Amino acid sequence: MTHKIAFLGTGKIGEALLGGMLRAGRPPSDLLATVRRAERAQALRARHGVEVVTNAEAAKTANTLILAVKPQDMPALLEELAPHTPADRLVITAAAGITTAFVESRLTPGTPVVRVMPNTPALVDEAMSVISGGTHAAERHLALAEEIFDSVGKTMRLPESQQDAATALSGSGPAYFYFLVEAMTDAGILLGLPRDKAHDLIVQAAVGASVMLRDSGEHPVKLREAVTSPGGTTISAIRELETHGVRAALIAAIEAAKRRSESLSQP
Ligand SMILES: NC(=O)C1=CN([C@@H]2O[C@H](COP(=O)(O)OP(=O)(O)OC[C@H]3O[C@@H](n4cnc5c(N)ncnc54)[C@H](O)[C@@H]3O)[C@@H](O)[C@H]2O)C=CC1
Ligand SMILES: O=C(O)[C@@H]1CCC=N1
Repeated sequence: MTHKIAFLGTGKIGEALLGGMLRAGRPPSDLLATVRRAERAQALRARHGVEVVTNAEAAKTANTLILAVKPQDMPALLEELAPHTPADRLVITAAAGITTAFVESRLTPGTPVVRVMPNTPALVDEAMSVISGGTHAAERHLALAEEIFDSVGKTMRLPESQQDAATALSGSGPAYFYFLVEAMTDAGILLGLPRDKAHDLIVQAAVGASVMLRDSGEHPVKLREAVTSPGGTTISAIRELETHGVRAALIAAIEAAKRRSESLSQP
């Protein structure tokens, strides 16, 4: 029997995940999407060939429901879903800060809920999806969530107590790298390089550094030391980064993201 997966709230992350699942070989007929606006429904049908239905139809038809609305829209969505969602559905919530307890308390008692924090590199099959089970999530539910999210990159299981930290580091993580690239491009402009050349230089430095971080097995400090020649250019830059508190700023920024994630389940 086919296992149908529905995306409830198919915005940026929902569409990134849906596209990845299609690339991984799931037929469009196994996927359903829900949206708020008719133009969005039309665009999803045209781009991916998936059926767009109402939230109630998705809950009645699909075996797994992936909730991908904004945290602020989650209470209204759960209220709408509750009367139509039998307790044998696997409910996966991908919203920042929304706990499995928050979802469980609004659905039929006993419903298995899994919390997953993916990130947008799902668009290029390089996501990291952090997975935690709720009260009624058995090993088979976690394995199913892993199988679904493996199709868009890597997965990692963590206890739910660490999900807000994972959201701050990994869910939001790509944004920090884009921010760094923006700032470095500005530096290139200041130094007189054309914007497109500066961009290409930085992106290739980022790709090269990422592959070395992933594949060399070396500690980041070792990799940085190998770039930092005595009396050279890199150490002049590092001194400025330390003087301007960039390390402390990153730690404070990520701590703020975690606090924001924690606050999103509060009424
Ligand atoms: N953008 C990202 O990098 C990541 C986002 N998330 C989480 O995913 C969720 C969605 O984020 P985005 O995709 O960035 O936002 P988005 O605004 O692009 O997508 C949300 C979509 O849900 C739709 N929607 C809202 N209420 C609905 C309802 N009742 N029925 C049907 N559709 C409804 C909206 O029209 C919108 O298209 C958030 O909870 C966020 O925390 C998680 C990981 C990464
Ligand atoms: O900024 C946000 O709230 C979402 C969750 C993680 C990435 N984007």
